Amino acid sequence: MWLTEFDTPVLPRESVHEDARRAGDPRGLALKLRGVAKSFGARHVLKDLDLAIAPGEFVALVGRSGCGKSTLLRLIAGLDTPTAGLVEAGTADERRLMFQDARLLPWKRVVDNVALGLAGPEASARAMEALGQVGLAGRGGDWPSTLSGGQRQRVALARALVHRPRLLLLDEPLGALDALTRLEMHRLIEQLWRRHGFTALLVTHDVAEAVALADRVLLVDRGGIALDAAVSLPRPRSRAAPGFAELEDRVLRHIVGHAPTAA
Ligand SMILES: Nc1ncnc2c1ncn2[C@@H]1O[C@H](COP(=O)(O)OP(=O)(O)OP(=O)(O)O)[C@@H](O)[C@H]1O
Repeated sequence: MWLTEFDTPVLPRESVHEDARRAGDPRGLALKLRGVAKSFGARHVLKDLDLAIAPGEFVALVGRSGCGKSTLLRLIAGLDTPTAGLVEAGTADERRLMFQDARLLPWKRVVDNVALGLAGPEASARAMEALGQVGLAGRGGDWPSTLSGGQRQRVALARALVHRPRLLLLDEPLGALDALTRLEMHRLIEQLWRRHGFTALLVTHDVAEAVALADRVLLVDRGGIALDAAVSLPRPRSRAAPGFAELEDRVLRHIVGHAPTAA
């Protein structure tokens, strides 16, 4: 059984994350975007976009290819600046990014990849702890080339977690993985989110993935947020659960119903 490793919840349902949210003192970062526009020359990708995300929320961005999801994520990550408007998303230290490609340094062992950017005598111990949290305890001494694609993405996740981010930005992190590995990663990301209480923003092409993981699914279209769908299904979510397919279908219909953004 490939899912058993992550089948047991790390925490009971009353997680630290939910306690923190209730207490109004979450570790997650609040995001606020007001009147945000982004153009590349004459190509107006985002137009007057407003968005508020509460601390500790898990939000997914979906939409047609080229609609501006990654552009929006990059603005929030501070990797690019808006043409107009305001982006409030904490400091660079509070944010971490994960991409489709794990971007590991092949000449460094796994533990040293995770410890990159950490200083002090505890760096290795913290990296090993983070590797344990992603199910890779014992692989720290290995070379990245000896890992599977899914394991590399786990290392990338550990490399983000080791900095104890308040905001985790995920740009199609599971896009290159097979279906079963994706399901394992969904479970893992959800458990880590519940345990650590960070705010999560996931860009994905996979509407089912968005519904499985997010509190809110946002559809980016025509330069703005065309749909903001709350997902209140109990966690961990099964695609067979009542309401799952209906919500997935609703979001898909919205995507199909909107014309492609002018490219
Ligand atoms: N640096 C850039 N220079 C010029 N155009 C850009 C740049 N970055 C993005 N674009 C354009 O902005 C639009 C939105 O791109 P973006 O990557 O945000 O879309 P996306 O929704 O993430 O797409 P996909 O789902 O295919 O990854 C596209 O038309 C793209 O060509």
